[in-house]
Amino acid sequence: MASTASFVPRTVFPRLDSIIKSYYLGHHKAGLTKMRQLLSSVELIIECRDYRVPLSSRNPMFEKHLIGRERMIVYTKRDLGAESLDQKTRENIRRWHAPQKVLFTDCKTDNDIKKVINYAKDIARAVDSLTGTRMMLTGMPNVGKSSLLNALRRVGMHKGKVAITGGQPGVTRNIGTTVRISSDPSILLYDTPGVFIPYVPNESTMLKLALVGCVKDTLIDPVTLCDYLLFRINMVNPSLYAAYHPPTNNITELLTATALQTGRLGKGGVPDITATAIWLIQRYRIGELGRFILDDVDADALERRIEEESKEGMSANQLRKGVKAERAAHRASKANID
Ligand SMILES: Nc1nc2c(ncn2[C@@H]2O[C@H](COP(=O)(O)OP(=O)(O)OP(=O)(O)O)[C@@H](O)[C@H]2O)c(=O)[nH]1
Repeated sequence: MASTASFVPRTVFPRLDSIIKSYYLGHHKAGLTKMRQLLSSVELIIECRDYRVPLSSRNPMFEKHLIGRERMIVYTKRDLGAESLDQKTRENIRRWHAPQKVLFTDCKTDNDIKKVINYAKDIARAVDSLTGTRMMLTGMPNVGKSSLLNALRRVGMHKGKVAITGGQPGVTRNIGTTVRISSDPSILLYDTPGVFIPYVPNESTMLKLALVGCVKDTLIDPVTLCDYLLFRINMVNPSLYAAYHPPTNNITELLTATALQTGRLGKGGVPDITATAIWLIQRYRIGELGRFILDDVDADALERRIEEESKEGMSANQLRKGVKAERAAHRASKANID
């Protein structure tokens, strides 16, 4: 066992081969089609991204298909990335999107929400519509769209919750009805279902999205996902799990020690490794195992990401084939395991 001072974290995550890279479902595609139909009736797109994965939770499909409308980018859950929310990082992210408006929010902080409302009101006043200005909330699954909608209504209208929120992706399925978030000027907002990327560029992006809850938990083995969390925590601060174990690169050691200490035991008192992995992941998701960003966020990071995407340059057909092949391989490997 290493002390924190002598501990050397892994620099490469070794278990990438088994990671599925697709989660583009029928209702994602249908949701995007409906959003395109609504586009002509909205004046502003409020695109939510999860602050802990500012690059990975960007969906290029929105930029490709929802064009011709002003866009504000709201980085949600800033409280969960608070340790990486320094001035420089914020400036870098703002520069990525200039001249588009960029805001960082915690849905429980009224001051953050007021900034979103004030910007939306400026747009609405400029449009000056007699019937009210319509806007659309978009984003990947589970990034916090409905929570933002509820917060906008709470702050803008002093009214209670209208949209159901939840820790798993796919909670919002309906699209087409609006919610009022301001009466003067009148602003109506469409909530929309989360839309995933058709083909995730690499396995580590998929692991990051799974860690923050953008994909269904059944898609990736919890022990592998927890190992990835350990890999990331070790790069930031291995003492974050000091309550359970000294710094380690061995996920089995950490899970066994944590299971014994927290009483997560199966038959015969055997540590329940899977249940403990799920528990640790949940703790990270609510900010109790560090509040740090998972993506690298330097000044050129977005530009590099877009370049990578254009190099991949896959046609829609190739994408569909890739997704199908991957799903089939995944089903086959699950059948073998079961
Ligand atoms: N700490 C924190 N948690 C948040 C914040 N915003 C949302 N959440 C949590 O994130 C989870 C997902 O939020 P939702 O608002 O349901 O996300 P969504 O994008 O509408 O989800 P789908 O409808 O499934 O696409 C919930 O558990 C929320 O409580 C935030 O600003 N801070």
